[in-house]
Amino acid sequence: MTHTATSHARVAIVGSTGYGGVELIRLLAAHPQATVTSVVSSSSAGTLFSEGFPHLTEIVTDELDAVDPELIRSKADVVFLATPHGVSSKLAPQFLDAGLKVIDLSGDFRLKQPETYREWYKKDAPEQAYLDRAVFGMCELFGDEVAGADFVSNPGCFPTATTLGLYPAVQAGWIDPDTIIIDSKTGVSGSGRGLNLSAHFSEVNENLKAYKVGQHQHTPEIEMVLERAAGRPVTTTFTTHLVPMTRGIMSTMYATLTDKSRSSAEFAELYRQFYEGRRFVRVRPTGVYPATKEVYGSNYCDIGMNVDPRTGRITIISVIDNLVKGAAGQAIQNLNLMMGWDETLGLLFTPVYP
Ligand SMILES: NC(=O)C1=CN([C@@H]2O[C@H](COP(=O)(O)OP(=O)(O)OC[C@H]3O[C@@H](n4cnc5c(N)ncnc54)[C@H](OP(=O)(O)O)[C@@H]3O)[C@@H](O)[C@H]2O)C=CC1
Ligand SMILES: CC(=O)N[C@@H](CCC(=O)OP(=O)(O)O)C(=O)O
Repeated sequence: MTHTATSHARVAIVGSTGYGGVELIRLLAAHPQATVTSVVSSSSAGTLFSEGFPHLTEIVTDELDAVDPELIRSKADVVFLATPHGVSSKLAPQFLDAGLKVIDLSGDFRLKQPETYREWYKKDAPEQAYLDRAVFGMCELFGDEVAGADFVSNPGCFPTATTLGLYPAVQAGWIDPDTIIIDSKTGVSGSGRGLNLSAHFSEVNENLKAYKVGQHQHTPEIEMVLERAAGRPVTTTFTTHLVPMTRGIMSTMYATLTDKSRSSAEFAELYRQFYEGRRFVRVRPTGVYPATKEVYGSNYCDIGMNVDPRTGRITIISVIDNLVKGAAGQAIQNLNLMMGWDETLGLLFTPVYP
């Protein structure tokens, strides 16, 4: 595809009042080549954005726009859809048809087979033509496919942490893909800003619970990526847990080595070479394992690993901030790639610590 880089983008955010939307606003405020020109709401159009979000006083001075593709086309070149599953599937075609570039944060366009989407999301799938048109934007793995695209489907939060942690070892044939077990934990902001009982303080505080066991909608997305690494279909066991923190995902992955003589140091070197030049993936030295706080508020994915010669298995630990690398940060990384810009533009900030 031929592609000419433009130096600036006017950006609209649909779902701007949700956690993903507000995080996009925070990150884009510091982006040197993108400006948010429209914040959009289906329920509060005409009200002042900062009334609902006082921390953005004097930062976002606009009123919320209605979900009107023609209006938004007059103000913006690119639209981020930070909208729920089942909403993006209806909105994305309208915005594409109006001539906007679209980056969708939902799961609606990630899976390419409509029947797989229906099975895991329990919703009607988007039209096949739009599923085919949406480029799956896992930047460090398939970023080359994003350059010049007009429609990007941003990966899920768990698939981002998980597949960045597994891909190099699966692709190299160093672990047996049929033995992979993924144990993931997430902070509560992963379930969005809307009220729901399972995110209620008293349900989450001092609690740890598994959810969607055997049914998580990210399972086929993880398997889709691992299939590309393995060159054949892969099935995995994937379990998610809700932990009492606001942000953060940790995926702890277990797999059997194909050659039991390989060491932790050899794996770490494989990963370092694989991610060489990719600023947002940091591979830890052997014996050092990442914690969610070490990527808090940042676009980093940090990975550590340990080979246990006793069992012949590896443990891989991968952490991200679900709202940044797992959502808004990777979406902006995709914007950068789409526009032909350096993928790190506006994203090289340090994690918040402590
Ligand atoms: N939270 C996270 O960590 C991650 C989220 N995602 C995905 O990103 C998307 C947004 O998630 P998140 O921000 O957490 O969700 P929220 O529930 O916090 O926000 C979603 C927003 O969508 C808007 N919305 C709802 N219905 C419609 C509609 N019919 N038309 C237009 N807008 C609508 C709402 O705003 P209003 O009423 O003002 O229109 C709402 O604020 C989801 O698809 C989610 O799965 C992906 C990765 C991680
Ligand atoms: C805590 C919590 O409920 N997390 C959500 C994360 C999914 C998400 O945010 O949506 P995407 O599918 O678009 O990535 C979940 O597990 O379903």
